[in-house]
Amino acid sequence: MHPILHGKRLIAFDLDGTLIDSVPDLAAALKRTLGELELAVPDEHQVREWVGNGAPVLVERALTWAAGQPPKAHLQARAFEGFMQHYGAAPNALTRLYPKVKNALEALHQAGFTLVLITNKPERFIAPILEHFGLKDWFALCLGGDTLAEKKPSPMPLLHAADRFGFAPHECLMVGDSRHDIGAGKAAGFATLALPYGYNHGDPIELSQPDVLLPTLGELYEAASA
Ligand SMILES: O=C(O)COP(=O)(O)O
Ligand SMILES: [Mg+2]
Repeated sequence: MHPILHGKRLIAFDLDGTLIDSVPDLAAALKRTLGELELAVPDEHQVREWVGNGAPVLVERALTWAAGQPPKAHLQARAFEGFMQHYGAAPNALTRLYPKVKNALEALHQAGFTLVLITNKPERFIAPILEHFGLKDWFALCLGGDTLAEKKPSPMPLLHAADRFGFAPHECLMVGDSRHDIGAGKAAGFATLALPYGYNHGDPIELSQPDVLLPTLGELYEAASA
């Protein structure tokens, strides 16, 4: 077993950039939204660097890029509504699971870990995506960016999850792709595990100094079944 799993009872997973490559669908929804507002349309590569702080900030970053200045409240509200509608209509059209995700979740669940999902994505999108990929049953709890008063990098959702199942922070591990996951994990007193293939605003995740960096979830899966 990988040393990071020793003494752990709960594993909290990030969603976007950790379990799923969701940027193609996020970018498609943003493109439609900005196109309808007759603004410049970003490419997928640009959108990849904007993901991580939830949907309102994603929309705000896109509008700021398109108009060269932060959006006024009414434009932000209109664009946010459009984005939520377009993304909600097709959250799984182009989204793909990263390698070994299913095997890892299954193995960790069978090894007795409590698995929870803590994403900054709006809560309403979580179930349709997890159901589409057949992942929903592995998670004992799912928290979105708008479920509680604070989202990652706040430790609040992580501490909420630990408390719900009666585990101390040192019995918990946060697994994610961005500085917000590692920051929230450290602030909560969780151990932290980073994956390098997701979205971290263009920076290497090593800069956040996670306890462990693994190339894919396959290594955690092998650790769980070993
Ligand atoms: O919606 C976002 O901005 C990022 O979502 P995540 O927390 O699952 O990476
Ligand atoms: Mg992420």
